[in-house]
Amino acid sequence: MMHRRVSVLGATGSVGSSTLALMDEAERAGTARFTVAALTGGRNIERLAEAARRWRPELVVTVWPELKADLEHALAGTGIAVAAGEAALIEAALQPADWIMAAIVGVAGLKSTWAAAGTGAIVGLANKESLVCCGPALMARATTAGGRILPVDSEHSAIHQVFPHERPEGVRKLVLTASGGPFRQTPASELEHVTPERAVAHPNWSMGAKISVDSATLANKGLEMIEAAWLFSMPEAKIDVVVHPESIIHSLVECVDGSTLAQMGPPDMRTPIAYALAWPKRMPWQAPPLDMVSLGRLTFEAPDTERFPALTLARQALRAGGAAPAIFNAANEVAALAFLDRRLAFLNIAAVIADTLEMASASDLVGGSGDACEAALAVDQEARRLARICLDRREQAA
Ligand SMILES: NC(=O)C1=CN([C@@H]2O[C@H](COP(=O)(O)OP(=O)(O)OC[C@H]3O[C@@H](n4cnc5c(N)ncnc54)[C@H](OP(=O)(O)O)[C@@H]3O)[C@@H](O)[C@H]2O)C=CC1
Ligand SMILES: CC(=O)[C@@H](O)[C@H](O)COP(=O)(O)O
Ligand SMILES: [Mn+2]
Repeated sequence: MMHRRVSVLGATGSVGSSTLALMDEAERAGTARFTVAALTGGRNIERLAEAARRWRPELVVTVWPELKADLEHALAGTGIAVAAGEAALIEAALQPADWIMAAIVGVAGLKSTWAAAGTGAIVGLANKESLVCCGPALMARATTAGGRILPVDSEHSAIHQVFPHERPEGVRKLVLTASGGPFRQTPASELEHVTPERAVAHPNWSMGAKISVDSATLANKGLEMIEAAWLFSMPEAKIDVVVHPESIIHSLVECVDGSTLAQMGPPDMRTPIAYALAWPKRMPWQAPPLDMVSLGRLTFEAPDTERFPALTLARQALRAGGAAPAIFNAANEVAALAFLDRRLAFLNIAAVIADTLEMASASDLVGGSGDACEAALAVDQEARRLARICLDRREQAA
């Protein structure tokens, strides 16, 4: 029976909770056993404490020091070690474990993902922003430490499941599928006025707020293009995107001999999480089967880069290389959060990304000294400063 010693960074979020739910289901079914080294969360103390009571980790961390007392109170009498703050988050990532889920949202997850990658553990990577900002160095760090990064993002999991690693020269193209998001059919004139509530109502997936907005702008697919480039060592020209509104095919690999391989499944993150958790084996869970007859047909269309320019901006950033992907990511995070806070109109998310990339290229933004993680964080900080200037200008013009 599979026995894994696991840590979950971002245990209270959508991916983190699904990971723990899968582990719970497998233990109850008697198909796997898990020991939990560390759990981390943010503001959702109730959910973090509940997970800690179930899994009895050696360390449980909230990143927010002001919430430490609440967490201690919630776990009083359990004997579970509680800590808080950025340093404690790194401590959690460094707890000995053989599998670590990186499921913090945004570049806030970079330091802990970097720390996890240095331990030699398998890192199940949901936190795509870390890879976008620090890609080749993060991949190399995991390999050097004797571990590896396994994608959890559904598209990259799909590619990992069909990618013929032993013959990388046999691949002509990676094709990422995109649902098109909640505004796939919304006219351009209406996009100006869409609300955060509409933007986070993804047609197929249940996810956290930030990635849901990214799906709505197609910035998510842009981040995923960059993620695919780093994960699979593919140049930008060999990565395509096709809109597939049903989210049944999770991505495709086109080979030089005319074969195209696809991975399919209902849109449920528990499948890519289970794949990474059990790799190189497969773990059973009560996954709903794919009923092809009731699906009837699958449809595809080209992405509309006029209405969703963030996709093109990401492609340009990937092609430019250097600091550009990290700048794209920082500007997107600033703009997407401002949209969620109702301080920025939907269409201005892509506009702020474009303005920031332009301003940053004029100032020739580069990371400071230190390792690749520190350099990426320095770029991120400066890009955020520029993005906030661009944001203020767009807000004032509105
Ligand atoms: N949801 C999905 O289906 C998918 C998600 N992903 C990626 O996975 C990652 C997580 O997404 P998702 O689960 O949806 O996000 P959620 O918003 O649901 O969860 C985010 C997690 O990160 C924690 N967190 C938030 N801010 C910080 C911070 N500053 N420092 C440390 N921890 C923090 C949250 O804690 P708390 O809630 O307690 O405040 C929570 O545990 C993202 O990178 C996303 O792009 C990729 C593919 C699919
Ligand atoms: C589940 C997952 O992997 C998300 O990243 C998903 O891809 C979002 O859907 P979109 O295709 O709409 O971006
Ligand atoms: Mn995805």
